[in-house]
Amino acid sequence: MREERGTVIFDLDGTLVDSAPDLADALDTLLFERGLEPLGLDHVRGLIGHGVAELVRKGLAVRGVRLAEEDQSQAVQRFLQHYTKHLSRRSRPYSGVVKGLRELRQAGWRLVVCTNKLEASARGLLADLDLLSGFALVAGPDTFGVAKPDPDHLLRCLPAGHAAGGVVMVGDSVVDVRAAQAAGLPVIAVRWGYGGAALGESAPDAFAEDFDEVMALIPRLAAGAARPRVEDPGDV
Ligand SMILES: O=C(O)COP(=O)(O)O
Ligand SMILES: [Mg+2]
Repeated sequence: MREERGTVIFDLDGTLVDSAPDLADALDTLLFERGLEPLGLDHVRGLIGHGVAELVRKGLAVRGVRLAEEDQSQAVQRFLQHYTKHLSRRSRPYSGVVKGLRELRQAGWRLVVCTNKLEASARGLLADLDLLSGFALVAGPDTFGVAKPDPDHLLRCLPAGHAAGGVVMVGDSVVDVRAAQAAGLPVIAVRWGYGGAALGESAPDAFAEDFDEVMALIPRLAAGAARPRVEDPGDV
């Protein structure tokens, strides 16, 4: 087997897969059942990134509904019933992702997914899209009991005794950037996801406009990972 070159940790929703359409459909179905106006895709995009409980809480809050804890967890279960039926009806990998992941693996990178999506949903979605087998690990917030922005969520994805260098995080939200920075890992923020204005104000090591740019940045950032952070994050 080819010697491993290092680990690339990928966020899932908004980074590898445009999963917002199916998340929005499930959330809107939940709202409809409660007699509430649907939010629609554009609105739901901005609510993704903090896990399913937050998505449901925020979606209901937009419609003026605040639930007690027990009712909230029932609403989350109901959402998951809808969502797990249609994980991949409209969700698709972003342009360049399938080819890029294949090339990274061929070049010897160990690939993992670190997502605030529940592990079963993440695995189901990746399996439906024929991407699951390419990952050494899929870690949701329920996998190790920690969730981004907690840096441990990323650190638990690394092999024991990994070298300081050779690790890069790729994500679409400020949660990803914060987790990576707290873990001391270089981070690429992709601009095509759900990060919105907050992402633009975060200070990742680099921004990427498309997956080709991610591919070019990974070896550069991994090589520099053990060095002190650069002064100007835009000048990596
Ligand atoms: O489902 C979410 O809220 C976020 O998932 P992500 O961490 O893969 O972006
Ligand atoms: Mg994301």
